[in-house]
Amino acid sequence: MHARKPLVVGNWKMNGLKASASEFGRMVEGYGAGLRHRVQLVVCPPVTLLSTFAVIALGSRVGIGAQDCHPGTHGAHTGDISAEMIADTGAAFVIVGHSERRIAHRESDADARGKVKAVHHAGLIAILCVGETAEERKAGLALQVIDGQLEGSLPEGLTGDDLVVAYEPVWAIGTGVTPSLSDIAEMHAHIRLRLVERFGEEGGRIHILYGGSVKPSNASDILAISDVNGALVGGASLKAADFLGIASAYV
Ligand SMILES: O=C(CO)COP(=O)(O)O
Repeated sequence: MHARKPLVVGNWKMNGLKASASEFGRMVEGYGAGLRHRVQLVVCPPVTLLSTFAVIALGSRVGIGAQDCHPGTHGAHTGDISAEMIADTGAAFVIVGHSERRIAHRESDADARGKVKAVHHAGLIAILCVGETAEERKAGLALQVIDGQLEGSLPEGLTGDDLVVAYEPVWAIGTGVTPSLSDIAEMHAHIRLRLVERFGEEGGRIHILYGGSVKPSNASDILAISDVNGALVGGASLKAADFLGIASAYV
């Protein structure tokens, strides 16, 4: 059994301006005692809004996270942001290895590993994304691909307490298509097995989130699957009503 509260994380991707603070404010307001007791909410806005959102979230227990970071601590890396800088804004989480970075920016497992390490050193929690493409699933390689990504992206010295894993099949992201409930269950059970092999008892407590076209209408079915300990939500996390609607699957 999973002892910790489930985790519902919103990934705003490249969306949101200062005016979006009011929508985030509505999420914070809607995170009342009923929800707070049952589920941990986290929102990952673009870096430009991290500090603003961290201030709005103060005292609410809504967590804040970033969507990526550089593996280094500082230096001549124009345009990049370190994990320490993210921590400095008040954020507690960093998404690492999202497929939109793995594919569009050609990031490898080794890149993800360096970033997870940096996040760990900055005292933050990494949300490591893994997921197969449609071709890989069709070829029957989904479990194998996820094994490779997990093995390649987890640095030495990491403890299970500093890690969240998000299973996001690439073909389910932004498409409205989701895997069958049994395929999600199979993959999450498989990831759980690998995490227990790697981290022992701690591996049994690591949150494994499902991501890819999660909406209020499918959230209760997906979030009821064993070893699905929450969701990583893209499009539907931009509107307070939808995001809170997904989290309400736990009420
Ligand atoms: O990539 C995702 C979250 O990181 C999922 O995006 P959608 O919820 O828009 O499919």
